[in-house]
Amino acid sequence: MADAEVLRLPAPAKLNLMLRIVGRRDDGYHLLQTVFQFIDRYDWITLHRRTDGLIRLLTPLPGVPEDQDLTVKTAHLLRRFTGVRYGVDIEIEKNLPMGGGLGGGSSDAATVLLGLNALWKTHLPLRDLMGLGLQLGADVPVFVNGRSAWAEGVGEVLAPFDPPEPWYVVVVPACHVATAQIFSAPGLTRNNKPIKITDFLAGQQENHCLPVVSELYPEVRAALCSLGQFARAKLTGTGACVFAAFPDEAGARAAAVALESNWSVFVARGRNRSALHQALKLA
Ligand SMILES: C[C@](O)(CO)[C@H](O)COP(=O)(O)OP(=O)(O)OC[C@H]1O[C@@H](n2ccc(N)nc2=O)[C@H](O)[C@@H]1O
Ligand SMILES: Nc1ncnc2c1ncn2[C@@H]1O[C@H](COP(=O)(O)OP(=O)(O)OP(=O)(O)O)[C@@H](O)[C@H]1O
Repeated sequence: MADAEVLRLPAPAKLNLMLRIVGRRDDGYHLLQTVFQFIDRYDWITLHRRTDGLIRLLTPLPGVPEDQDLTVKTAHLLRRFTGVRYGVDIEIEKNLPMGGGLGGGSSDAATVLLGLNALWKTHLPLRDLMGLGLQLGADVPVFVNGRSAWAEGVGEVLAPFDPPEPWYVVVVPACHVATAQIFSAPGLTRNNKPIKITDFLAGQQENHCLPVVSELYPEVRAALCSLGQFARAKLTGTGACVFAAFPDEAGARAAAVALESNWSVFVARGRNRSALHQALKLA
């Protein structure tokens, strides 16, 4: 990998195992407490190094102009920050639903940051890459850091935390939730009491976005109800996806089979180390 010209790397999804809103900053961003865990479901990003400095996306996503795609923005940001003269052709194999609360766009951005840092031989430390990532989105630093985490601030103050790694059933409702719409909703509660990790482990695992998302998106409400027949069903991030944990693969697959006639659904394993870090031998 030392002088590779092409890299194909995974961009894993995340789940928010709980999400508390405990305040709001002057710039409007919300102060959160959340637990991030990765799952073994990925987008795949291929990076072809160019010597002429051009940055191109070979696989534009429906509805996302090329210059707005987070992978393209990331490559430009790293090029500006380092002054490197290389460019890149980017290919995205999209498996993660957009606007699903699985962090797909943020994870794609983190994969481009770490991948180009190797391919362009810029060798920035993870700390600098996390700082750059935060300029792209509140969820990017955890993907750059590559460890499951207890997170505070706007999601960027990360403390390592290894929850159990169960099997999950994830239901993907046929709607996209815009994160900004949920965070600007008048009905959102913004002054909830902060909790400790011990409270989380004792079962305090609510998502404070859930009441607003359920009200605005009946599909999400129905998905929670269907999945809730099998296990405690939760919302990830601001949705739209909902998930539930199962102690073993057989239980998860049985629930998924029962749900799949009515829902788009997949089974994935919780992972406390990012597959991206494993692929780059950082883990
Ligand atoms: C809800 C989470 O998915 C939990 O993991 C994330 O905090 C969202 O992270 P993200 O998608 O990377 O969010 P960003 O792209 O930074 O922000 C999208 C919009 O959501 C709102 N936003 C986001 C994060 C946050 N802590 N407070 C906010 O108010 C802001 O209005 C922002 O304009
Ligand atoms: N490479 C990308 N992949 C996905 N979405 C992108 C990308 N680049 C830009 N976007 C834009 O970002 C929006 C949010 O995408 P994403 O899939 O990350 O949502 P999400 O899973 O709800 O994220 P989060 O959990 O971080 O809120 C998309 O609707 C799209 O307009």
